[in-house]
Amino acid sequence: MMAQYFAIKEQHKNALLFYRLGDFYELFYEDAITASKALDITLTKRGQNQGEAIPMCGIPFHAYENYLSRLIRQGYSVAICEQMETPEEAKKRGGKSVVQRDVVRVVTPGTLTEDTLLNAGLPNYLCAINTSDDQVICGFVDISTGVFLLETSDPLTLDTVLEKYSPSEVLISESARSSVERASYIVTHRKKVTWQPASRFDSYTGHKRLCQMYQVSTLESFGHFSDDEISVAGALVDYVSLTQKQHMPRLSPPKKIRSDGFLFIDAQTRRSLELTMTLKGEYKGSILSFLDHTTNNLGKRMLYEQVSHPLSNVQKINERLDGVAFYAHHTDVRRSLRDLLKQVPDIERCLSRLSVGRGSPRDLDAIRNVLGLIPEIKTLHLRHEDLPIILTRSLHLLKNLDELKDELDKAIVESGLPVLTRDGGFIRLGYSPQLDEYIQLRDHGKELLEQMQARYVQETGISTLKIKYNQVIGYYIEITQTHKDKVPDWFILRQTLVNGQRYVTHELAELQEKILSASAKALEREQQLFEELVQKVLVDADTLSLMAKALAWLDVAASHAELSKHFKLVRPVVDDSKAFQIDSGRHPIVEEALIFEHQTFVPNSCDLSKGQSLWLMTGPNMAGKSTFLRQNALMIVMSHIGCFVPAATAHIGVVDRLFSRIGASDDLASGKSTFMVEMIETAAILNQATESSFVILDEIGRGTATYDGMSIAHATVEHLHNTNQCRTLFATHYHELTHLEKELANTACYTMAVQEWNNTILFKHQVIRGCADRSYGIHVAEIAGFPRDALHRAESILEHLEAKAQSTEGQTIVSVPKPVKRISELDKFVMGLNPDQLSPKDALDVVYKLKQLINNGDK
Ligand SMILES: Nc1ncnc2c1ncn2[C@@H]1O[C@H](COP(=O)(O)OP(=O)(O)OP(=O)(O)O)[C@@H](O)[C@H]1O
Repeated sequence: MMAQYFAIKEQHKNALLFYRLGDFYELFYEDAITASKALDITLTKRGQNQGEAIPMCGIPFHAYENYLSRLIRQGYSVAICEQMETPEEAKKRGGKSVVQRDVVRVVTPGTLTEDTLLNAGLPNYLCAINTSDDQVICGFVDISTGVFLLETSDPLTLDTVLEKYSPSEVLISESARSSVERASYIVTHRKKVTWQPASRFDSYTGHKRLCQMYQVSTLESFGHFSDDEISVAGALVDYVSLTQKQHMPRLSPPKKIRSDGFLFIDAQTRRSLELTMTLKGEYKGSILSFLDHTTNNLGKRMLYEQVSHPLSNVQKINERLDGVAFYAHHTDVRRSLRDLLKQVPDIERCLSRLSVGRGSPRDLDAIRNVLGLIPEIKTLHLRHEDLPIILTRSLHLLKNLDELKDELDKAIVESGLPVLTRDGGFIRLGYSPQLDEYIQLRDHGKELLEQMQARYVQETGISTLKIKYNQVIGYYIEITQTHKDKVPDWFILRQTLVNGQRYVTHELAELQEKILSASAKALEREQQLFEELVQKVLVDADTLSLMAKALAWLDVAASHAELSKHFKLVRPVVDDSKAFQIDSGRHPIVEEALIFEHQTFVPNSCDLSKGQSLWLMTGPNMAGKSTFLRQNALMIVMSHIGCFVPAATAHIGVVDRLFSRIGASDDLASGKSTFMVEMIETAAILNQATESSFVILDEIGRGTATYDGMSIAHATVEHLHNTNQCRTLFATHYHELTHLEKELANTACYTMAVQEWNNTILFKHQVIRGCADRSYGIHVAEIAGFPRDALHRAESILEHLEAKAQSTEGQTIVSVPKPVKRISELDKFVMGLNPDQLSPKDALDVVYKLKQLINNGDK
């Protein structure tokens, strides 16, 4: 058996091998050591190989999914090796024959189909990468939904593409190694990457594979694909077929994604704006989680796609906004639609499971249920004449598929459907006469035997005739000695006893055969019927898949409308201008948090029209600069996905690239310091931003010496203003830069209003025209709980530096004189005490004196 194990393991070196032994999947050697640690299960030993004990651990077959999902989540791949015959069948081939085994599937993070292993609201992409000249070709396949995409980038923007799709598994051609291995995503997600031999990316073989899969002689009908794109698509299909073995999933034809229709958001901006997850890697708190008011998983995943890929096409954005406006206006339709959509199951994933042979009766039920909801969803909209085109298009994709619905209705029981096909009991009575017969025999065999017994009594005239059962002869007819003579000649004698005789008949033997095998036959027939129904569903798979998309569109549009009611959002005017005029904008997430603390959010306007397209913002710490920057970036993202925005009015000229650099982060994994990262990111902005771009920058240059930082910030502002000429919000603590307002025509200075009152500072969170003269950093340090002496020291250094700055330049902090320590009354009193000489009464007096000194304010 171990020889068989080694042979199979040799074929699956990169996966943990689940080797089926009876009711367990066993793992051996290194696999056992790895899995026992990863799953926290006992590592045991089994026999010996060349004198060495074999490490082993086992996973019960019935509960394997839980263990499997834990391994997959930790980034492992698992090869599932099943017994392909029973031990009895093996024995027939010879006493010592080993049961035949084979790997039926390799489960990898990028090729999952099970709900238990997948995140319902996110796509699950497998990615393949190859390079050609100075281009990087990326392919993405989600086998749980059938999506198949191709996108080409240059090596510099590879990170942006990968961050956008966030694949669970990445296959890279060895020949592309030198061009892509330093990409940040690849470095940070090393565990997800496998390097593949370049031969796997051969375009000739790829073309053949794709044609074979889609059963076409040429790929022309799907669009024009270059050899490089075909090589990547072919490598993906090859890997999917290697992991899925005999069951190839249903994949849509590959679709080329052109980056020019979408708002370009680089990897860093994506992270910094916390588009789909927070900087801590959590969903909660991200823009996606704020926007998500969808009712089902189809909508959830569509929303994720929209947030990851905001548009940059004015017409398409407005079409989406029209859809949202319709549902925002027609509250009754929105509510009824959302009630219906809540009941829509995840048919995309059901279809995928059915296509790879991992479906269950519940998946068929899900398809039936969706088909049942379609007429109602359509009727809801039909009486409205003001339906926007985007909704008409979606509704047009919703087909009734009456024939399929009727078939499923006739075939599948209404409730109590089993999770697994092998449990049976899901086909309706009356659907298949043959199945009904097996069920009748299985469930009512006793009655049939009683009927036969009654008939035999009548036919023979033997009132005591009985049909009985034992292990040796099975069912038999028992006749007592007294009636021996009445036994008809077609009764076949099987046994003679003292008191009577046992007979069988051909009819009884047949019935026995039927009764005993009825259960297995019923199950087998149900499986057959299930397969037939699956094939019927798969005939309509393309239509159903488009319906799933349409339902997702409707759900997302209604979700945006719901959100706009909830957070008082308005429809932005989006056009081809360079406008950015926001009246009373808000940051809804900060606003919600403030409401929770019974505080109010102060709305702020922003106008980057001509003449002031670059706002230079100064202001104290904690006054709300970052919030203001973020809320305007949020406004761009929301408007470009076709969502209303948090403002009183908004006019936004379409943006081609959005850049945001807020807060510092380092990239230790690729050996870059915080300042280095900041400079790389700023350089990328200066090199890439166009007149139609939008840039927000916060505190550029603060990670280095003051003058270096200030010079970099100064040069950055000039470059953005003179060369890039994009709309920019630039927040800085270098108040010295505000003089640029006079030098750069399109620059305007804004600051955050502060009120000094009674020795304290009140942040009004209001953006006003002007420049800040102070940062109030020490005030913030005080609020943060700085030790009192350190705070005093900071104050005196500041006073000293400010005085110096007014006379000479260039004094360093080190030369600031140390303050002379002031000896207080309290200090003097405590220093004069000698505790060893105090009586109890004296000690009490000391306490009173201390209290008095403190009350007098002498500290
Ligand atoms: N418009 C607003 N209305 C009410 N409160 C606000 C507003 N903007 C910000 N705040 C509050 O002020 C806090 C600080 O805001 P923010 O981080 O934007 O300040 P900042 O000026 O960027 O500070 P720093 O320069 O220290 O990064 C927020 O957490 C929020 O509680």
